[in-house]
Amino acid sequence: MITAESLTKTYGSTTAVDDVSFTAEPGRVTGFLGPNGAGKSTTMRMAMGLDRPTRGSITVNGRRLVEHRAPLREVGAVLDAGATHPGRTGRQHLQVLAATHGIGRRRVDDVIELTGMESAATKRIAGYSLGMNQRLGIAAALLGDPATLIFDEPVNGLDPEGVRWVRQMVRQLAAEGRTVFISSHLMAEMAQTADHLVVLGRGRVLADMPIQDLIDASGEARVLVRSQDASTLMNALSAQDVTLVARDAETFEVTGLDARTVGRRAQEVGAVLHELTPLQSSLEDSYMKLTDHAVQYRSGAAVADVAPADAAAAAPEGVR
Ligand SMILES: Nc1ncnc2c1ncn2[C@@H]1O[C@H](COP(=O)(O)OP(=O)(O)OP(=O)(O)O)[C@@H](O)[C@H]1O
Repeated sequence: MITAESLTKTYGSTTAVDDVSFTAEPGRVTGFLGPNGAGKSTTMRMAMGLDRPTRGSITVNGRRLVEHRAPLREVGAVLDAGATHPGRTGRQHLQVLAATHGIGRRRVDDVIELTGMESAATKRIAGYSLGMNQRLGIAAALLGDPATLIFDEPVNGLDPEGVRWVRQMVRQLAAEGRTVFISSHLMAEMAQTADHLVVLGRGRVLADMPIQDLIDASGEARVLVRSQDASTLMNALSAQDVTLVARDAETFEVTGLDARTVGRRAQEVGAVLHELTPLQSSLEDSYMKLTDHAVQYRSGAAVADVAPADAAAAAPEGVR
């Protein structure tokens, strides 16, 4: 379990992480999303004890990492896949790491097998592809058999096969009951990988909720309607906050009303319906809306630290 409480980090006049609180729980994949510079890497570095918080705390299983006697057995991290000695083989790299942390050689064989590195393990790291480097990073993170794993952008630059492999590995690690905390820019990838999301924008938590709730809450209601009386119904639905887009003579899409409201209105005006289908917003849509809102309310210096009343009132539970 990872717990951040009022975590804050400033570098000179830059506030990289601003009063951030969240929990990444065991048995699930917690996705850590946010635009460039949102503060994801800084948060992860503080979790690993590589940077000190200016205020607040981030703990792994209730303690700061430096307070654990055997940190590698508590948490494994892939923060920078390139941080290896290129002249060594993958197996040598893992053996050195294991030896310096009192971990037996058998575990090195185990993690090589777990990450499918058998054939590459005897080759020099200098010749590794990006995907093989990523596997080596994950193998190193798993050496201490830790209950908590932190992966910073683990699929960046990987080919589709590599992306799929990381996704399956991450899901499996959570299924084993581990805490998996993973950052990414890739919304579609997170939608397939994470159970829960923490979204950062300019150092602040914008949302902290199950992935499905984020899609439901932030996505605007959209409904596909097919009716032989399409133009009558479109006239009846027309309002200031409603967008109507015709697809053909009988079919149109409504944004801003839910299916129940459209159905009731159709009955009132006597329009015969052939289809009434709620359309799900994609995670990408929800994410863009959330981060866009953050940028807007931060752009005015006078309201920099105050969420506007209408945004606060409209925010669903978990969206801050
Ligand atoms: N060592 C540092 N010194 C000064 N500023 C820093 C330092 N590390 C990070 N920052 C600043 O803190 C902010 C957050 O950076 P961070 O790398 O944590 O964001 P990120 O969400 O990981 O972004 P990206 O996805 O681009 O890696 C940025 O404005 C960055 O320039």
